[in-house]
Amino acid sequence: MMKIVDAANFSTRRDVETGTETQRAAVLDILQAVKQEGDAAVRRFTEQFDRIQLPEMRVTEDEFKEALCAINPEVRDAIREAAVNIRDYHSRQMRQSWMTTHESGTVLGQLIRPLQRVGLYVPGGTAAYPSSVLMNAIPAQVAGVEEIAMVTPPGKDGKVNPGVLVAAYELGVNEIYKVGGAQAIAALTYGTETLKPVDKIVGPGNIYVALAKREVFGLVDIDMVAGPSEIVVLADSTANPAYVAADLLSQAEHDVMASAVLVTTCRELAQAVQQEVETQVAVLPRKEIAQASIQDYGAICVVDSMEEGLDVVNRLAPEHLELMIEEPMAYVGQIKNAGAIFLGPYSSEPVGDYFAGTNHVLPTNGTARFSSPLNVDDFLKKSSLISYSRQDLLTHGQKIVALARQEGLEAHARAIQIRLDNEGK
Ligand SMILES: NC(=O)c1ccc[n+]([C@@H]2O[C@H](COP(=O)([O-])OP(=O)(O)OC[C@H]3O[C@@H](n4cnc5c(N)ncnc54)[C@H](O)[C@@H]3O)[C@@H](O)[C@H]2O)c1
Ligand SMILES: N[C@H](CO)Cc1c[nH]c[nH+]1
Ligand SMILES: [Zn+2]
Repeated sequence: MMKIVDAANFSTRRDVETGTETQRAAVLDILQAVKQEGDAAVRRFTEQFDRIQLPEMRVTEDEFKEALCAINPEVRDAIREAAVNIRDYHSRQMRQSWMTTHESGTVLGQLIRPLQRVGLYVPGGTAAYPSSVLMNAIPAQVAGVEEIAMVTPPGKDGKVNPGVLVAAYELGVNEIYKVGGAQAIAALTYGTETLKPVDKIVGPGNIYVALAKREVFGLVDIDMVAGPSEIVVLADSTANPAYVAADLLSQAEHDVMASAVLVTTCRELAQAVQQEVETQVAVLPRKEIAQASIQDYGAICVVDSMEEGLDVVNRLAPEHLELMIEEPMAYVGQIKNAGAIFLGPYSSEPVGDYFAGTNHVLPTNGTARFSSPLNVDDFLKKSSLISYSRQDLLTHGQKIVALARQEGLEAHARAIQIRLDNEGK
């Protein structure tokens, strides 16, 4: 049963990103072994953790063909249409290089360049996520990334989920390796005989993936360390309790550590949702996971006013926020921290997970206070451009010399002074 908690002290922060001592040590061992031994270590860990011997790590053309035959045509059509929506949404985020010309002749600017080679981690342990292929690969493609390598754990039969392969095929991503966990992150970072190293690794995964990404950050870039899914529904008396319960369960079924929270101004709604969750969870195929999540990390906060509710929401900084209130748009301006905000009764969270076009890789565990959904910028880098004019160097050169000497950096000062002397100033 979802517990009713006191809003004042309630928190959804979970100690999920640091892992245990044993997990951290295991990840360091895996990283080190793959760095030193390459493919041999990747194969050994795949055998140990995924219980499969892989003669060939890279997905072959025949495997793509097999997946295309196996997929339900309705699902393939939905993948295609979702891809169009996601591409359209992300295309609007693309930035352009820019330059500004000063009257003195100086030109300053910013060059926007895509990363050259990125690695996508697509989770495949307890569930397969074709949607995550779309969410990770499309922003990279929109940014203009030339090479996309995808890694995902092999199933018990040594194959990749057909939905995952078809999603990749639809996007033209064909460099796919059947490797998961920390060994996949290591291979993408250090490279092996089979796998070329990448510049950035994106995509969610379990604790081993998260710890490995955190560890290799600096050698490669990473998107974020995404933790278990979360949803907060802010609802008033106009909300339909069955809808609220269904949406809470949509995230609870992801993980035993997922968190689903209702914040409401209406005590009757709180009780009705409590009842609905009990009824709906009982018939879910993943009920053990959803029940554990609801039991340990689910909660209902009854608040006295919408203002108090908004304070709770901003403090929790949830990955997903649903506003199931009479006039949701009127309150959007007061939301300071949330990964994605869903407005009104028809904007159910799975609309964003799969289809609307927005990205489902979102900041979790309170990190929406300072970070953003995965987006095109994650695959772009910027270079500053400086073309300084003679006039500006003569006018401002002495200021630069003064600043350099103040820092005790005489060689810096002389690099400017030599030009001033040469130009007769
Ligand atoms: N935020 C998002 O957008 C999003 C999307 C999809 C999934 N997720 C999350 O991603 C996670 C996926 O986790 P998963 O486990 O299903 O798949 P996963 O692919 O992340 O992990 C599976 C891999 O973990 C490794 N592993 C398993 N046990 C190990 C051990 N004892 N020691 C070392 N390595 C081990 C194996 O190599 C295996 O290949 C879930 O928490 C899910 O909620 C998040
Ligand atoms: N809700 C997840 C992110 O928290 C993403 C996802 C993928 N498939 C279904 N849901
Ligand atoms: Zn989801």
